[in-house]
Amino acid sequence: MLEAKGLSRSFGRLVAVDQLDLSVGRGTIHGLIGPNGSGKSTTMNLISGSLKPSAGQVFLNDGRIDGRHQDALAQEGLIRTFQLTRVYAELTVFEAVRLGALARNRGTLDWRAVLPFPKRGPSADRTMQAIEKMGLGDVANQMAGSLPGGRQRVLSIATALAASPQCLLLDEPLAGLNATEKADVATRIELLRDEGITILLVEHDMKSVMRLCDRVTVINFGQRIAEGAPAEIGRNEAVIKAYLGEKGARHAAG
Ligand SMILES: Nc1ncnc2c1ncn2[C@@H]1O[C@H](COP(=O)(O)OP(=O)(O)OP(=O)(O)O)[C@@H](O)[C@H]1O
Repeated sequence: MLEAKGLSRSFGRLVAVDQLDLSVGRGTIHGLIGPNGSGKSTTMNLISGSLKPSAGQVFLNDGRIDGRHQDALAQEGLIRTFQLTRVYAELTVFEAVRLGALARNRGTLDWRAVLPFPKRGPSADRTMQAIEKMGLGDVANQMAGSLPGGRQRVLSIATALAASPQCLLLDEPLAGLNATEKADVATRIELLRDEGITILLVEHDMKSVMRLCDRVTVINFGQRIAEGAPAEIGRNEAVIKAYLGEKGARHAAG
């Protein structure tokens, strides 16, 4: 479904992503994890079209997509969660989610390009469906900026959902949330998977990664060091070393 082959990106002499192979199966939640600075965000930027690779290829449904603009990728159904923070204050939940639906129709993810809102149309139906699915029906007419942190995160997922993604890239969806909010957002993400949406997830919260992901790829210094089911990854020696350092790994091993 989503595949990277030999994906590389350098910044000057620093190789941030180094010959990375990644294969995300259709309708699965795939975790991309690694220590700080290991190249996760750069990988997401390369896949979502906001950065061009130095080498390698990215495929969506067997078609090559590397180097293509993120608006073009959105049209093909590859969506990265929207960063709407700045506009939230002036929009209701319904309007914020509608941005996703309109963005897909108009072939751009730039919210400025979809304003002012048309009164009716198919995007309004898709908006309501996404709102209901993400459990935001009771706050549809509230100002988006007034929602607590966890629901704002769900709102950004609802906005992406309204754009009818085949494949969704989620960048630390649980960061900064309390335990109850994390559980709520995680449940919503599982719901998307149950709808058949393919999800690539970068997340630091290991407990949630282990609970949510069908498969996990671990990177360190831009290179893949392990890939497998969460349980296998949890006991992989190279992974433990990467996270704890050599000394910590020996200590953990007893
Ligand atoms: N635009 C850039 N210019 C120069 N160096 C960069 C740039 N973006 C990332 N890097 C470097 O590339 C490496 C990988 O960074 P990246 O942000 O992809 O890691 P990460 O795994 O997402 O880190 P974190 O978990 O801390 O968010 C780091 O050494 C970082 O300093």
